[in-house]
Amino acid sequence: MSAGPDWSGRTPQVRLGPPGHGGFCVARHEGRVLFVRHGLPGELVRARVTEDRGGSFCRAEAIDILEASPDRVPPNCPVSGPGGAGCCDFAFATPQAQRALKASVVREQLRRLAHWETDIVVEMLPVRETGLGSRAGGAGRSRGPATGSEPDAEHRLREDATVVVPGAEAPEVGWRTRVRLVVDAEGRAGVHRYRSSDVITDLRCPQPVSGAMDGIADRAWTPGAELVIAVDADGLRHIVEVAPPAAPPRRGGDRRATAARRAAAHARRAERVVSGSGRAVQYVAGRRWEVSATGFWQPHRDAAQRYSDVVAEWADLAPGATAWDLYCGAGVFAARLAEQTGPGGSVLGVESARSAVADGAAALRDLPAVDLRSDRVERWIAAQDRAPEVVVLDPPRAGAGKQVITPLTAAAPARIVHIGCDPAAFARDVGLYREAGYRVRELRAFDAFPATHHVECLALFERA
Ligand SMILES: C[S@@+](CC[C@H](N)C(=O)[O-])C[C@H]1O[C@@H](n2cnc3c(N)ncnc32)[C@H](O)[C@@H]1O
Repeated sequence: MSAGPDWSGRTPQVRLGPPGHGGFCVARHEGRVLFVRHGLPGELVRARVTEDRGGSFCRAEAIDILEASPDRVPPNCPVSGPGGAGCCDFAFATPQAQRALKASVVREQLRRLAHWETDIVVEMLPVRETGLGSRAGGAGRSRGPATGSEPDAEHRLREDATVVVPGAEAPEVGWRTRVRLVVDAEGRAGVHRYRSSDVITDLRCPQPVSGAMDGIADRAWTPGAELVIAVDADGLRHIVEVAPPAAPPRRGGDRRATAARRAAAHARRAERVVSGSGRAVQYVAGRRWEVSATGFWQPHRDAAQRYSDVVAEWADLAPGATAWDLYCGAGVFAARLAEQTGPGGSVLGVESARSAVADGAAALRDLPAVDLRSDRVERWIAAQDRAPEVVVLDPPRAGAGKQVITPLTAAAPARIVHIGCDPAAFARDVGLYREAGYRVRELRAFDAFPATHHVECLALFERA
């Protein structure tokens, strides 16, 4: 701990070192570490300290670039610069440089947390021009029938079909099909300022697919609510307003007060469909899903298709085989696994969100091998006594952890496909597999969140 004065507001001149996990570069000044946002490795910057909690490091942001990196470009997100939102961490770096930064972070996390030195290439996802009114979707998918509700004039499908540009550089804009906004006390939609509860009502972040944000700033929303905007693969926009959380119960440090606050935070909130049907149509590998617009779907328009292709290639199940799809959502991977096992196989999917299980069961009803269950993975896995041949798991950002990986590896499946969007949690989980006697046979990383510090990693493990 630093016993010295609070550095908040200081503006030291520093040379930026390597990127750290979380969208910043590491610098040193007078014996302390600074985590500096809005800069690139090697740059000389004047940094303003934004947070000093007295520990070994301070948070800062680069406010003057004194010597710029050759990887620097004019930022394409006007909302996320110094003092701005946390949406885009690297909107001022070339796409190639962004991928190199992410590769460096994944490599470092694997070295530190999994004690494994390896080289990483972060791959771009295919370029595809999609957006409101375009008929977007996965490669080779079939076009689905109309949704239950007719699109209005603003949202009617246009005839400009998806354009795939082979070999082109990944777009750093217009990739996000799901957006979650907050509503301020005046009823304006926006995003949080970085590490703050302030709401910034400038909606010009370039991540959403084209048309997703049209008209959102012109309307008054319910103060304290959240807005979910989903542009589905048929080009229909769904806007759902999620009611403000119930007033938090009384303050206090005792266990009952803490439990009551936690229950209030997780309580179901009313949803009001403002536009579209609230049921998003998605396609992966020619199969059609209809899922809740507020439920989970991979946000990058091409991610579900790409990951499911990798999962199918690595799983390589024989007819009649058994597999698990843990944290299965609506069963995107379960579908690919069941196509391989055929009706004589068994694919068990486990997912905590009941609505996702129901949506998945409906989409996969023609696959008799599939059985999707609503449960918590850590509870479900502890009750299993038979090992499948292949396990696919795609946990939330915090990773699977010991509670899941210990019983999973004890069951000794021949192959495990693990997917993780947080490099630190992913690296921790890789370390657990390695300790349990599995080795990494394949590792791929995808730039599924351009301009942000997030990166999706997929690994195939085999028993050593
Ligand atoms: C990253 S998503 C993956 C979903 C799915 N594989 C897909 O690609 O669409 C993680 C999923 O895990 C679910 N989940 C989170 N914690 C869970 C738990 N403890 N047990 C079961 N499911 C959980 C979430 O509801 C979410 O659907």
